Amino acid sequence: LAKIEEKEQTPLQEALSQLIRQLQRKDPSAFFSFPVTDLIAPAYSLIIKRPMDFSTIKEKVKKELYQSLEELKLDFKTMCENAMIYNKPDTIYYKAAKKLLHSGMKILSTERLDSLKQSIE
Ligand SMILES: COc1ccc(OC)c(-c2cc(C(C)=O)n3cccnc23)c1
Repeated sequence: LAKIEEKEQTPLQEALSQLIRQLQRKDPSAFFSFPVTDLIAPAYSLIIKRPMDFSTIKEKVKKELYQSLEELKLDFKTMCENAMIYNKPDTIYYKAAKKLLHSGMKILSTERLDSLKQSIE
């Protein structure tokens, strides 16, 4: 079998991957690891217009679809906000999303991203 060539990650992809690893550690239940399906969440695809999850985010990094660290922050916020739209406040998913969003905003703080940006340039 021809060896499958692994592509080197760009500095931006490296920084993005490191941030995603830090963010995923804040989702120990893995509720945000994969896309939410209509099977586990009735009518999800009718209610949530911009679904997002960590596997989709990692796929976007691999396809070099992020041109900045801020774009990751936007997708992360969408992912958490989707869960706070679809799920009622008294659910484990809503509470997990609120907690994840809070910890994620520290990991993706402007100061943190600015200093990371310095190291990429
Ligand atoms: C109970 O185990 C799992 C496993 C994977 C999940 O999403 C990938 C979810 C899940 C994740 C969510 C979210 C994030 O809204 N969700 C909403 C309703 C019902 N289930 C979920 C739950």
